[in-house]
Parts: sequence; C-alpha cells; structure tokens
Amino acid sequence: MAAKIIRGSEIAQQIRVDLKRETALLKERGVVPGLVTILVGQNPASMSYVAGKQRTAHELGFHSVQDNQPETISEALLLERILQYNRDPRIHGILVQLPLPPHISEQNILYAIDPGKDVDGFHPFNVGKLMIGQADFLPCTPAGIQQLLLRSGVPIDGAEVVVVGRSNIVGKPIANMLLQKGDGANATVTVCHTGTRDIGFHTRRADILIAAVGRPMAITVDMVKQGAVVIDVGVNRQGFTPEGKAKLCGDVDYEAVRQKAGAITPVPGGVGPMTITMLMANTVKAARMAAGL
Ligand SMILES: Nc1nc(=O)c2c([nH]1)NC[C@@H]1CN(c3ccc(C(=O)N[C@@H](CCC(=O)O)C(=O)O)cc3)C=[N+]21
Repeated sequence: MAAKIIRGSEIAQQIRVDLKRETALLKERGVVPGLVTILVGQNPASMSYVAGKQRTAHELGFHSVQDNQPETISEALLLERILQYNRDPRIHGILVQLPLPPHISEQNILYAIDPGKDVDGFHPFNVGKLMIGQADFLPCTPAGIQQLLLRSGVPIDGAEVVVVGRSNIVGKPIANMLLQKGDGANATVTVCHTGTRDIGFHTRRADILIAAVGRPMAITVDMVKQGAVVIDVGVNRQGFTPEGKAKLCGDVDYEAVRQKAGAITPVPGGVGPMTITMLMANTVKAARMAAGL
C-alpha cells in the first residue's frame, strides 16, 4: 500500500491560524511580535527563503523588518547592526540568513545575537539548553519535524529513529530532541554521516527515518523498511519548471520510497513550510518572554 503523505503545508497552515490568534491577543496587551531577517548578498535561494519568512510574518500581523546588506559588508558593520537590533525593543527575533560570505565568521555573528532574541536557536547558549532538555527556542527545522510527527500521530516513544546527516542546524539537534525524556521524544536514536560504514544497515532498522543529507536520491528504496515513516529534509534545486522556476527535490527517491513507506513528507510542501512556521512560533514566544508573560 502506498504511503500516507504527511502534508507539511497543511499542518503549517493550522499552526499559523493559532499563531495569528495569539498575535492578535498579544496586540491587545500592547505587544507586537517583531522579527528582523538579515540577508547578506543576493543568493537566489536565500532571497526566496527570506521572502517566505517576511511574507508569513506579515500575514500573522508581526512587525517585520527585512534588512538587506551588500555582499561586501564587513563583519564589524554586520556585528554593529546586530547589536543595534539586540537593543531595539520592537524587535523580539533576529534571524541572520545563512550561509554568509566567506569573509564573515558565522560563529562571530551567531555569538553576537542576544540569546533571548535568537529565534533560530543557533546561539551556543540555546544549543546547550536544548542538549539538557531546557530549550527556550528549538531550532526551526527540527521543531517543525517534531510537530509533523506529533500532529500526524506517529509514535515516537520507544521508536527506532535514524537520522542521516549531522549538521548543527538539522541532524544534531533533531537527534538530541527525539532522544530527550518526555512527550514527543524518548526515541532510540542513531545518527549516520559520511563516515558511517554501511548507512543502509542502519536506515533499514528505522521506524522513523530522517534524511538531512543535502543530496538528491541519497535515500533509495532498498534503504527503507516496509511501513517506515520517512521525513525528507532535503531542499535541492534540480533543473527548472516549465514556468522557469527552480525545481525542488528532497534527499529521498520519493516515487519509489512512497510505495514502501508507511508515511512520507513531500518536497516541496513537507518540512520547508514547517520551518518557517516554527520561526514564527519562536518569535511569538520571544515577544511573550520579553513582555514577561
Ligand atoms: N539562519 C537561517 N535560518 C534558517 O532557517 C535557514 C537558513 N538560515 N538558511 C537556509 C535554510 C533553508 N531553510 C528553508 C526554509 C523554508 C523552506 C521552504 O519553505 N520550502 C518550501 C518551498 C520554497 C520554495 O519554493 O523555494 C517547501 O519546501 O515547500 C525551505 C528551506 C531555512 N534555512
């Protein structure tokens, strides 16, 4: 039987309805969630992501600021802008779109963001809190994955989860989150990476397989257990649609794997829309925290 399709775009929409209501209630108390997205340079993919974030922030009624900086901006000037947003009481969330140009140290930038405004959850303080199960801000893509699983009724407690990929923004945090004690977690987690001897050996044991590799067709049907839940985090651009837009595909051989999996997320329309929505959820949370609510 073909897999159930986990529609991230629909689940994201449901969460946005709640966030919009919560934003309206906050506004009645004089608090308007404020988000700045800082984009350095003109990478087309980054421009499209940041536009999606701004559009969503507007829809929810946020105070939203798009700060575009030239590719040539110095690290010192970018740091200065961040410190300015750290002090700005209208701004509750600061997102610096990654990747940054090679002359700017990502680490220096991420360390400069006020941890209380770090809605990406990338500051080492927030990474550490996540590790000990006390996160204020879960990183957006892992938070989106967890919500997809929870809201699709996928059992996580006791499940064998295999994560393929060990990035700081997806692989490592989702592995940590699903490993925690408590609801929406308590899984047995394996993390595979480019140094893993036989990735298929591990993935075939997975009840929940999370692909965050960054390469099309990295997960083939022979690597998936019958009935497994497959979460595809890949956003790869391959060719163009007839309308001339970049065509997206994930890390999973979708057409083949959907015949074998129990459930699967599509690309687009799976994890991506959830990532943006969790950014909005974190911004609402940052605004509540700043107001002492
Ligand atoms: N500081 C920082 N924070 C991020 O959260 C961050 C980042 N840098 N750099 C790049 C990655 C990637 N990312 C995506 C967000 C939304 C979609 C998304 O909405 N995708 C849609 C399609 C969008 C399209 O058509 O281009 C979908 O999958 O349906 C994808 C990818 C956030 N990232």
